[in-house]
Amino acid sequence: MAILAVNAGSSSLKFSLHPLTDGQVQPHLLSGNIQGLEPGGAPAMGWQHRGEKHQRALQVPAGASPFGAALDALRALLGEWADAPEIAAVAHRVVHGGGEFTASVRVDDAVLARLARFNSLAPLHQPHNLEGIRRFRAAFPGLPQIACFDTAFHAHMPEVDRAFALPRALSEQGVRRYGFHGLSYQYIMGVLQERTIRGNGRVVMAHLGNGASLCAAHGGTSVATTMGFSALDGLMMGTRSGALDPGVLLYLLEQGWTHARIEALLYRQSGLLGVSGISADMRRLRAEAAAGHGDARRAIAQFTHRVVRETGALTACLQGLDLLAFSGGIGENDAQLREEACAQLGWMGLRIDAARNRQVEGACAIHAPDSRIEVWVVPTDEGRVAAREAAALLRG
Ligand SMILES: Nc1ncnc2c1ncn2[C@@H]1O[C@H](COP(=O)(O)OP(=O)(O)O)[C@@H](O)[C@H]1O
Ligand SMILES: CC(=O)OP(=O)(O)O
Ligand SMILES: [Mg+2]
Repeated sequence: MAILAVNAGSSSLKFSLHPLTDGQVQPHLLSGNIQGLEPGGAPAMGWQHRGEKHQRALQVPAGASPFGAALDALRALLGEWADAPEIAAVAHRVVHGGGEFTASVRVDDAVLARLARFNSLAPLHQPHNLEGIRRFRAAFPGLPQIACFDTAFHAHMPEVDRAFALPRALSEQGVRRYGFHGLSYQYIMGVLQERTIRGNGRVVMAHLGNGASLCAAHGGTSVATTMGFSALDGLMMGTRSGALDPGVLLYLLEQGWTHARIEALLYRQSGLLGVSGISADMRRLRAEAAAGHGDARRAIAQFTHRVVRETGALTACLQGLDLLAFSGGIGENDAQLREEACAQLGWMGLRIDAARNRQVEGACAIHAPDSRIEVWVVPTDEGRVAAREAAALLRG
């Protein structure tokens, strides 16, 4: 038996297949990503099986939905594989569980309807996450579909960090900080607690991918995080602005900007893309910056500055720092970002080992022997956490 973990986004469907041994979730046997699902995109599926990489283009029949074609391709892939284990459940990453869903849940029509109320709070994610669940329910009838929430890890943050300084009536309506990337933080925290005693101390985890946030944890529990009510707050991201003076929104409204235009600005046209005017992709920006492109350099410097600034704020919330961990596509792969951010945090007594930082493999420590703070790189695995959650629900 195995659990299929999926992360359905606006333009991609990520998946991983995790075998179950004695009810326990194992590392994935197969993982992949179907990209190019946006309108007009060129869908293609890439996957890894037993360490080998494969690639395949997808044909979308005229008038058919790219997501439907992606599901068919995934089913075909699982069918081609003679010794594929039987799937016991599908575990879906769902970014927003609101105040209601603080633990993973088996999805039925009523749950789907309740989750759809959070669509406008995470328009880049939630509608696509839910569409993924609907389509998997239709494609695999009878198979348990389990929703695992990004917000759940932060469900017990202290009131002072959760509340906005707004009138009570609004906080009672649920206008407050929820926090995201919780499946990732749960995974990173598990690795740190297993590998170092400091994992139980005062930890800042940096999930730096397309979406980016920081989480401060103490004793393994989230006590503060940079993302808020929506997945817009906090750090600068690939295409999202991160924290912004709300006065800017008032100004734009006064200038006649519509809701749709502001939403596009904040979610799709800002961040690394908006500042550089080139790309949201850090690899591309590094190449452009190395070739002397000033706006690419400025975008990277701003991204790094925001990581440093918010790490300082979360360190203050924790009243000190024992460990800093980097993760996500940028955090795991961009040695220069880690080097520069850590240099700017040197005043804390944090020192990295330059050679170790350049030769990261798997989860590993990169701090120098004389560093007061441990620094780790932990490749995240949101799918594995979702699969564990699903397995726990199946066990009842
Ligand atoms: N070797 C690398 N150096 C710098 N950035 C990288 C590298 N590999 C991936 N990235 C960046 O990671 C980001 C994507 O992160 P990822 O966590 O994969 O995103 P998602 O949120 O879509 O899962 C992109 O900005 C990409 O350029
Ligand atoms: C919540 C969020 O920003 O997710 P992602 O990093 O997948 O965009
Ligand atoms: Mg991500």
